[in-house]
Amino acid sequence: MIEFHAVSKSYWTGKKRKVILDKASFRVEPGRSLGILAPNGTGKTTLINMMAGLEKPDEGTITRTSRISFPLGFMGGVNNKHSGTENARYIARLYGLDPDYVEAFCRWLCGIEEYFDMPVGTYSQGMRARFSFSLMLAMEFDIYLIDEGMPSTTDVAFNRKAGTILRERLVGKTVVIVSHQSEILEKFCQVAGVLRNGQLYMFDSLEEAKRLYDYTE
Ligand SMILES: Nc1ncnc2c1ncn2[C@@H]1O[C@H](COP(=O)(O)OP(=O)(O)OP(=O)(O)O)[C@@H](O)[C@H]1O
Repeated sequence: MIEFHAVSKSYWTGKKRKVILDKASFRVEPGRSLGILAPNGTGKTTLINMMAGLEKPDEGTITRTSRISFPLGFMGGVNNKHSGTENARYIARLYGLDPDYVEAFCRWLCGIEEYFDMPVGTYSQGMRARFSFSLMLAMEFDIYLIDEGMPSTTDVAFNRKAGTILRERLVGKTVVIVSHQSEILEKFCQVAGVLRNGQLYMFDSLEEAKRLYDYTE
């Protein structure tokens, strides 16, 4: 479970305070995937990062009691000086997983051949995206965090392969997706929210959330 209790977050832009969340309280329950609709620039990435524990709230508390993924596509934990192999094995150990399995799965899925044994700093943008995507899919979590703004790859075959595995991985799992497009949420979400002007409005169905989102967009 992820629980936000009276969480506030804002940034000072040098001119004004940009409010991302204002005393928001909600829960992500296991088995009830959540889709959050939010226009660009309203704080999708910040919200997902707070769920992942990568950013702290200014006020309030965030409680996590499940195995929660890092955001899909996140590269912050990857060391550029180390190879794909070294990073995969190190991250597997951090999460208490089998390094042999994580390395083998990641190597197979990302398909970057000999580059897997070269420093991540030598990878192209697309290779980096494939690597981080594969790394996440190699791991089992209870709740998967997906920011639609994740780097996507232009490799059609990889996208197809990774998309199939992502769907398999997500069966029976809980997903949180933040997006500015409702189509992306339709496949996964049981409950939905709309983030706007620092307020998070929660609904029991995506239909209801869409009505508010489309009305106020
Ligand atoms: N460290 C920071 N300092 C100041 N402003 C920030 C900081 N991080 C984010 N912001 C601002 O907060 C707002 C929300 O940022 P965030 O990246 O979470 O939004 P987003 O909805 O994911 O955006 P996009 O859809 O464009 O990717 C933006 O206006 C951004 O410029």
